[in-house]
Amino acid sequence: MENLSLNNEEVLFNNGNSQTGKRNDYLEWEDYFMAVAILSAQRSKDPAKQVGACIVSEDKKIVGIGYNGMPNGCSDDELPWVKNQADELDNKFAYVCHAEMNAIMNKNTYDVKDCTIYTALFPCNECAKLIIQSGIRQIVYLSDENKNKKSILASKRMFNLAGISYRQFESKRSEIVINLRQPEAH
Ligand SMILES: O=c1[nH]c(=O)n([C@H]2C[C@H](O)[C@@H](COP(=O)(O)O)O2)cc1CO
Ligand SMILES: [Zn+2]
Repeated sequence: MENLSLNNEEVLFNNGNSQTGKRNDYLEWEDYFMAVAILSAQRSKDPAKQVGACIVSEDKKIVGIGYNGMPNGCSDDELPWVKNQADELDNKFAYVCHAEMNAIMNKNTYDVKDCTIYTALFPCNECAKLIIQSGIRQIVYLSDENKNKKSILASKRMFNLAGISYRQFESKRSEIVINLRQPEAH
């Protein structure tokens, strides 16, 4: 309502629609969903890699969010976060739950059939199995940095066989700034 007091030219400049005053720099759906995944990754305690995932239904509702972390009830101060120990039991990989797994397990709907998962990293083969079995049909990923790893090749093999589509995220934006301070009073 505030903008209706501006003249038409100002309204057009600020909002792109001189008739209704609607803003035009609002977040696109895809940017919104990927940003939720990336924000969620900031909750991860993993010093080397923070991964987030966001599951979205066909009608564009967020139905699950997750990040990589230790299983519920397992203190993340007691399990290891390192990956360079000789004994497998002293490395994080034996324990950490991946972001995609957590997003699926945290779902707030009966199932995630026909949903899309937005994820910061291309899913590993273990998550690929979960994704396929859960009924998710589409993957939008930010980074393909592990693309030459066997685990990712196995994921793609399974996705191709199961008819699950995957594509890399693209956006006109390079960043979204979140201001946690109170806006200045006008
Ligand atoms: O798809 C994934 N999703 C996911 O949450 N992860 C997590 C597990 C580990 O905490 C971390 C990988 O650690 P690192 O980069 O040190 O190998 O990222 C790793 C992958 C690998 O593709
Ligand atoms: Zn995984």
